[in-house]
Order: sequence, then structure tokens, then C-alpha cells
Amino acid sequence: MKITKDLYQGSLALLTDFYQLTMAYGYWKSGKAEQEAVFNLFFRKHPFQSGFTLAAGLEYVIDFCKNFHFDEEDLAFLLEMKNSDGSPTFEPSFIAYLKEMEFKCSIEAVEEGTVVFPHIPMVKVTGPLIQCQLLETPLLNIVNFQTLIATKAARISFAAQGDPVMEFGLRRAQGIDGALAASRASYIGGCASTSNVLAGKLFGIPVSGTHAHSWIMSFDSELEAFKAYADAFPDKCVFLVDTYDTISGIKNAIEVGKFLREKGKEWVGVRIDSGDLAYYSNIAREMMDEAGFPDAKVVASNDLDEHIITSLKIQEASIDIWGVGTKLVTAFDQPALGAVYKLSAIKTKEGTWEPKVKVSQQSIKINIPGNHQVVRFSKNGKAVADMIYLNSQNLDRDEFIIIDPIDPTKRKKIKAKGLDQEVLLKPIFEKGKKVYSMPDIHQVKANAARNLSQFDKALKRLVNPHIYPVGLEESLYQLRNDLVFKMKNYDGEENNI
Ligand SMILES: Nc1ncnc2c1ncn2[C@@H]1O[C@H](COP(=O)(O)OP(=O)(O)OP(=O)(O)O)[C@@H](O)[C@H]1O
Ligand SMILES: O=P(O)(O)OC[C@H]1O[C@H](OP(=O)(O)OP(=O)(O)O)[C@H](O)[C@@H]1O
Ligand SMILES: O=C(O)c1cccnc1
Ligand SMILES: [Mg+2]
Repeated sequence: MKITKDLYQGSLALLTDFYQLTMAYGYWKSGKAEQEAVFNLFFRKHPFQSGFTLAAGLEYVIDFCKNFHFDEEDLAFLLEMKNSDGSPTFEPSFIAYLKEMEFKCSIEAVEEGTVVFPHIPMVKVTGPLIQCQLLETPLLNIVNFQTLIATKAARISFAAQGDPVMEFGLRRAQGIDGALAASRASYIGGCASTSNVLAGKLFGIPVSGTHAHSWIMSFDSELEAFKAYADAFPDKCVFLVDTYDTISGIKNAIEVGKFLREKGKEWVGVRIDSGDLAYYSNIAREMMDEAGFPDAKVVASNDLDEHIITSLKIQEASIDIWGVGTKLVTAFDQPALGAVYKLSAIKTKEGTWEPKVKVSQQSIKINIPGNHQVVRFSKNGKAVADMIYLNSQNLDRDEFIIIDPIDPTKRKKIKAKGLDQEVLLKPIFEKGKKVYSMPDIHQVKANAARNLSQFDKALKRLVNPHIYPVGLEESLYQLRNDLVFKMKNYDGEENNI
């Protein structure tokens, strides 16, 4: 098996939950396979108690959908599947149907690097019911993880207040693909580089790194090790100073720095990977300044995350560059984003869209029925509110009321005059044909930075962030209410209190 980005270029149609295939078979048998449907991918709660979430993963979604087909080996595998009584799980004519299946869905999605909020459709898939259904699991797999890591990277980058963050996660990431996707998402979210060389090659992310303790330990002395490293990399030297004694390490690094300067070269600085990072970084700063190296940098690493970085900033640690691995790529404090993918409308035989709702005791779990679009209102480049609305409506109005989907007492009147409007769901595929031109990863990263800059810093606080208003346009809210009452068979007397 090729474990590269090529993984997404082959057939990955079986990368799905078995129940998607049983439903697919059922749709086909009951003649519903080609009925048009709308599904939305959205999450209900920000990860990490964050006030924002940063969307990522669309490039993988596009690759996946472009290559969506069942190849001969997939079909042979399905044909061989048996029920517990030994009978074939799928009829040969269903397998023949899958063989001929061509990707025909239309997809609209928020661009990578867009700031998103609970309930906003991040990806909307319209097309034959069977195809929409088969996309559920892989789309969630891709978007959930990359969005989670991009959001974590953005939080870490905010904490670093503009200092470069090097992503060091490969050794601790969740497997090979987890590592690659995490490096990509971390770069989008704000990291300056990755230590993962394959991610550098596959995605065009800058690659960077220092050296490990083993380098020092392989020599008779630390000084000898620094000299040999300087010999090999006279322009890129970062010396890891904490193998034996951090202060002696800094002294040795300065000595080799002077030696390099005599040869007309400047070292980059030191890395500290243990102990009190505030204390030792301040000592390193003082010693390097005194020795005539005010531009030498201090790199810090060791189980860092946004909280420790914030604390080190408050302590006025003299750290210029941050190396962050484990807690970034494993999304340490929240291992998954809980985005879901729900049917929200289905086309009737008469050709009209019938909105669909899943009723739940928990109002947060009641989906938003219909075929939607999302608009972001902003003023002077600052986002004011997002509105989810039925895409059959037009936005040519002076005033809108938006209603919180969970708490109807929370409402906001939006006077649209003087506000800019950006429609967030952009066309990606139209009836199976790609219509979106994917920006390169550097443009995606720039888009993320621009998007984040539209939001107040109150939203980016690590603790108890401000809540940004997102609501349903009044008539969509009403539609949802009416549908819930209808589906619950509400008679006003005995039900459901
Ligand atoms: N000044 C500081 N304020 C807050 N947290 C810090 C500070 N200095 C270091 N830390 C963090 O404290 C933790 C220290 O980890 P740990 O107890 O494993 O010590 P260590 O220095 O790694 O030990 P070792 O010497 O065995 O490598 C790390 O997560 C590190 O990022
Ligand atoms: O701490 P992270 O954010 O995951 O960053 C990556 C870590 O990986 C390396 O050491 P490793 O953890 O392999 O060994 P060490 O802890 O013994 O230094 C490096 O020195 C960092 O400490
Ligand atoms: O380059 C480094 O310093 C590095 C790379 C991976 C993990 N820890 C450190
Ligand atoms: Mg470690």
C-alpha cells in the first residue's frame, strides 16, 4: 500500500462505515437511490472550549470526491461479503450498479481557513441519496480531524503572540496519516513550519529543525558536539543546551557562536527542552546579550501547549521560537471534534424540497431542516453576526432577525444597510464536476489569518471566550419549529413536557 498523499488518489470508496453500504443497498432496493437529497456537515460545540473554530480539510474532501468510485478489487470484496447464514450480503446486480456509479453530487463548502461556529453547515452535499449517504463517514473523518488541529494550532499561535511556532509532532501523532494531516492543518492554523519532512514534500510546507540530545551524547563533550554541528551547518545552528547542565550548555554555545563569527557566520541560537523554561530562557538571553549576540534566539520546547505558552508569556520568558509537538498534533485536551452529517431535505416526486428534521429530547441535537446558505455580516472588516437561511430566500432586505437555534430567547436584529455580506458556502462541485479552484496551502494559511483578524480578540481568549452571534433567519426558525411539532405529533395536551 502506498502511504502517501496518493492514498487519496486511488479508490477509497470502502473507507466508510459498513452501515453506509447497507443503507446504500437498501436505497437501491427500494428505488430511492437516485432521489435527490441534501446533507449538511456541522458541529454543535467548539473544541477546547474555544470561542471559534477554524475550518480545514477541504482539499482532502475534493481529492476524495474527485476519485470517488468502486474499483474492481472493491467490488470483488463486496461481492464476497456474506450474511451470518452464509448468503451473499449484496446482490450481484447491486454490485453492477456500484460499478457504473459516477460521482454526481453538488457540493458547497466553506473555504479552508474560514472561521466557523456551531450549527453552520461547513459542507453541504446535494445529490442522489445513495451518494450523499456514502460520503458521510469519509467527509466527517477528514473535516473533523483537520478542523480540530487547525483550531488547536490557531490557539497556540495566538498564545505565542506572533512568535514562530515550529510543529514537532510526528513522533507522537496518531499514526502516519494522522501525522501528515496534522502537519498540514497546523500550518494552516498558524504554525510556521513542520519537522515532518514528508509533509514538507507533499504539501509544500516549510521544514525546519534543530538537533537532539543523542547528537551531543555521541561525542566526548558538548563543546566538541556543538563545534561539529557548526561545521556541518554553519548557517543554521541551533544548539540544544540542556543535555548536561543548561548554563554550561549556553556558555559552550556562545563559545561556538564566537568561533562561527570569526568565520563570518552567525548562529541562530539555543534550544532549551527541560527545566524551568522562563528561568533558563531569561538567563540565556542575558548571557547571549552580554556576549554580543543580541540577535541570537531562544527556542523552547517540552510538552508545550497554548496554556503553558500563555503562562510563559506572563512570566516574561525570553522565548522567541516555540517548538510544539504532542499536545498540538494529538489535540491533547480534546481528542475529537464532534461534527456530524445530517439529512436536511429530500426532493419529492413533484420536484419540491421537503425539509427533514431529527427530533431529540436535547434541543442541541435537533438539526436544522431545509436547503441552506450562510451569510456573514461585517462592518469595516469586522464580523458582526452569521445568519443561516433557506437558500430559496434572497438577501435583498434592510433588516433581519436572527434567532439562536438552541435558545429562542436569544435574538438579534440586524440592520443590513451599511453592512457587508459574504455568503460562506462556495460552490465546489456541480453535479459531480469540480468548479472550485483550490488555492495553494500558503493562500489557505493567509485566508485563515485574514479570517481570524475579522474577529474580536474577546473570541480568542482561552478561557470563557465571548460568544459570537449565529442565528437562524426568522422564517427558517419558524419552519424548524413547525416541523418539530408536526413530527412529535404535538396535540397541545399530553405530549412532551
Ligand atoms: N516557567 C514555567 N512555567 C510553566 N510551565 C513550565 C515552565 N517551565 C517549564 N514548564 C512546563 O512544565 C513541564 C515540565 O515538565 P517535567 O516535569 O517533565 O520536567 P522536565 O523539565 O521535562 O524534566 P526533565 O528534566 O526530566 O526533562 C513542561 O510541560 C514544561 O513545558
Ligand atoms: O514535547 P513536545 O511538544 O512533544 O515536542 C517534541 C519533543 O520531542 C523531543 O523530545 P522527546 O519528547 O522525544 O524526548 P524528551 O522528552 O526526553 O526530550 C523534543 O526535544 C521535544 O521535547
Ligand atoms: O528539530 C527539533 O528540534 C525537533 C524535532 C522533532 C521533535 N523535537 C524536536
Ligand atoms: Mg518529551
